[in-house]
Amino acid sequence: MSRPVVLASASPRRRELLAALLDDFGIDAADIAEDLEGDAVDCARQLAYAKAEAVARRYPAALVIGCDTVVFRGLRLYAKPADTAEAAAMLRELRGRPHQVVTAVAVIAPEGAAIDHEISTVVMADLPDAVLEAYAASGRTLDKAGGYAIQHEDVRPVARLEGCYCGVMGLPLWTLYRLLELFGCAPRPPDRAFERCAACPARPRSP
Ligand SMILES: Cc1cn([C@H]2C[C@H](O)[C@@H](COP(=O)(O)OP(=O)(O)OP(=O)(O)O)O2)c(=O)[nH]c1=O
Repeated sequence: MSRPVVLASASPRRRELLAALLDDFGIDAADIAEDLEGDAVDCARQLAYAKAEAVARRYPAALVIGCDTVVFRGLRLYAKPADTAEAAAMLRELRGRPHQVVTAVAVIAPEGAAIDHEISTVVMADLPDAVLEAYAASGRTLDKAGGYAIQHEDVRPVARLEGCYCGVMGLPLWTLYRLLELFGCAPRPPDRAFERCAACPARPRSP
């Protein structure tokens, strides 16, 4: 069954990733203030839901998807850096260290809502000072939680990943695949588009 789907996001990464599951969906960004305080997973889940809810008011007949990604290390939470100086400070704190990335996904439908999340462990590469400073100063990471992007292949800020690559990138596809199935959608399995999804620990085990 095909149902109207709207992605409540301004993120080009999320748009690109969702296209692995669905051919047809609308996009309408939610304008939600992102103040991070308290537990990282709670923050990500609340923000994902708030984004979906804000947009669902405009599309009462659709399935609306909201997402939020938070990088964290213990009690320290990292959202998107406010400027390049903060991006450099985040990179210096995370450099060479293991930390977690949580992405929550909420789906709101006319008949109800569901939310789930995926947590991955990342070890950031031990970037040399000059590389770190140039990476931050480039401004490429201002729209990335934690001030880096796993997909920046030229810099390779991630030395090791345990978890879900696309979850770190902003949309855990197997997690969303299961949520969409719950609501009667028939998404494509993500490993048809992305080879990485075949080896993802979030992939459902075959019976
Ligand atoms: C850690 C990491 C984050 N990111 C991105 C994913 C998200 O777009 C962003 C985290 O910010 P979010 O606030 O989750 O999302 P957003 O503001 O980009 O988009 P929207 O709220 O409109 O959906 O960081 C990467 O692209 N790669 C990474 O390795």
